[in-house]
Amino acid sequence: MDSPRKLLSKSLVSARQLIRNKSFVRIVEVGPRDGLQNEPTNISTAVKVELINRLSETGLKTIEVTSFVSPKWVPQMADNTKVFQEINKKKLVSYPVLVPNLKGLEAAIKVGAKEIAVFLSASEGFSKKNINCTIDESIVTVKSVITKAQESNLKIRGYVSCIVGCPYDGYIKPASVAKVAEALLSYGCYEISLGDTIGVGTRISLEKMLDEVLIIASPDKLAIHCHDTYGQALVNVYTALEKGLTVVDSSVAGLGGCPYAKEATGNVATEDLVYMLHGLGTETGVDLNKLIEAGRFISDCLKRPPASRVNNALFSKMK
Ligand SMILES: CC(C)(COP(=O)([O-])OP(=O)([O-])OC[C@H]1O[C@@H](n2cnc3c(N)ncnc32)[C@H](O)[C@@H]1OP(=O)([O-])[O-])[C@@H](O)C(=O)NCCC(=O)NCCSC(=O)C[C@@](C)(O)CC(=O)[O-]
Repeated sequence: MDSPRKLLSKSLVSARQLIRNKSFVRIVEVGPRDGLQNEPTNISTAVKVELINRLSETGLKTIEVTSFVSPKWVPQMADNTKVFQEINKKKLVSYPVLVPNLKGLEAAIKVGAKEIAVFLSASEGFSKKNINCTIDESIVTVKSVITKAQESNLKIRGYVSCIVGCPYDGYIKPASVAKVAEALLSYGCYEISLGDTIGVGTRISLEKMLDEVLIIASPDKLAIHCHDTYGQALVNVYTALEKGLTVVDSSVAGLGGCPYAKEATGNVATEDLVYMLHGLGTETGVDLNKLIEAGRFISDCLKRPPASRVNNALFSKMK
């Protein structure tokens, strides 16, 4: 019988092999929505549009561009209609918008959105703070949004927030995550993005949560969405890849945070993610140089350096 050390080394070899065999990882760029929604100063529509147009030229195939939420709750996204109308839409790129309720859905349909993202929380505390209702109430709302969106033939992506920790409730049980993810899938979401909203996850907590969710969903139905508050995002993404997931959310220049999870910093930076994936021999279809330029553009507009190690390391070498 193999010793524990030998067993561990065998399992690590097979996990690495698994990642090497993944030829393509799809990146969902969430910078223009998740990234900018929390910015305290007003960002002009022109800047948002320019950012999205630049991102569209990088090879990214999915860019979440705005949200149709209440402007009273998230003022930064109040120009949602203008942003959606003014961006150059490339044929092979999807431009989903985040929608919390039927009012948001109606506005998204009116503007011509083809894909929406709905969201639920695995934690009661965050649900109440973020959308002013309990998880059960939000499930009813989201179900009605999905039903209506299906009638309009929209693609529907789902998010589950607070997959390992909540700013109000603390530790979140993996079973709570599986429960809401299962509901979203059963209503018709084509994919569920699992969000570590405040970035507290570690390799072990991510693994435990994923093991539970993978009982109710196959890896091709799941995406991972890691904020980098504690510097664990790339490790947590890697953990998800080992578990067989092939879709990762990220934010150019590491933009982001959530207005109702104050301690959260941005998502894993898209530049850092692409660098890691290309280093693993995994294709993304993304041009890293163009991505770095897009990250510089928005960081210059925000008057701060990018929260991307790769962007900071490579930008000066590109000149
Ligand atoms: C859900 C509500 C609307 C409930 O908010 P409420 O106050 O309970 O709802 P209400 O129905 O009483 O509406 C209040 C006002 O907002 C209006 N309203 C209502 N809905 C809309 C709409 N869709 N679009 C435009 N306006 C809307 C509505 O008409 C009314 O206007 P008034 O009559 O006072 O003039 C609110 O709480 C809300 O908009 N919350 C969104 C908060 C948010 O966007 N958070 C960030 C996104 S989630 C996230 O970032 C996590 C994620 C997805 O990235 C994954 C992760 O990281 O984990």
